Amino acid sequence: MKVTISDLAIARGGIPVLEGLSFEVPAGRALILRGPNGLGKTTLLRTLSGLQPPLVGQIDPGPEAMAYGAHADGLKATLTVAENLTFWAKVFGKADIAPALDAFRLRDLAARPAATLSAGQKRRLGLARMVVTGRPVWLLDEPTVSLDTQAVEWFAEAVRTHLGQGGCAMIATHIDLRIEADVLDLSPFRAKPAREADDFAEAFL
Ligand SMILES: Nc1ncnc2c1ncn2[C@@H]1O[C@H](COP(=O)(O)OP(=O)(O)OP(=O)(O)O)[C@@H](O)[C@H]1O
Repeated sequence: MKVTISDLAIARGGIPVLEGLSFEVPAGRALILRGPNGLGKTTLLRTLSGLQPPLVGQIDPGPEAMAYGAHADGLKATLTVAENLTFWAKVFGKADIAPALDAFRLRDLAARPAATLSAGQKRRLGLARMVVTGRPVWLLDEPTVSLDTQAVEWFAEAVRTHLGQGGCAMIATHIDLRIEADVLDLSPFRAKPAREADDFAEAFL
């Protein structure tokens, strides 16, 4: 599935952060989102996932095609690893959690309550959630936080599998994931400060 973003402008906390964004992510491709802290990468992913509306612009397809892996893992602490995945599989209408368990090597941990997992194990479970959604567009925000080198490779392999099935992915990350991907530096799209704000600041110069 192809994603097309046209003339998008987005804000966080009522303040514009990015504007004039247009790009495409074809089926089977990953796009790495780059830019300094605070630029608006998370805000962009939140907007694409439907958690907040854009200021202007078009996003095609809509949120129903998106699976969002945010900073928080979104786990149910008292449910086991398998129960967490089954819960999300039911939410998204999928039945089989086996591919997700295998992709992130979670079989040995399947009966453990999520609350008892280490940070990296929790992150692996959070990412395994993407697999059970069955959704074609993965939106991933700093997905490798807490992952060791081996787990980063398992994650990269899961992304490659997803792309090979015709999905696509947008990934905000500061590290090299060793996934064949296009790279979009969002810095040129930083929203210009409102004129009134400039005038206000200049009054103190
Ligand atoms: N909950 C919030 N309320 C208001 N403003 C926020 C909130 N979260 C973030 N911001 C601001 O919105 C802007 C964009 O933040 P965002 O998290 O999208 O950046 P980012 O590029 O993902 O940064 P990082 O690389 O640090 O994760 C920043 O100026 C940030 O301070």
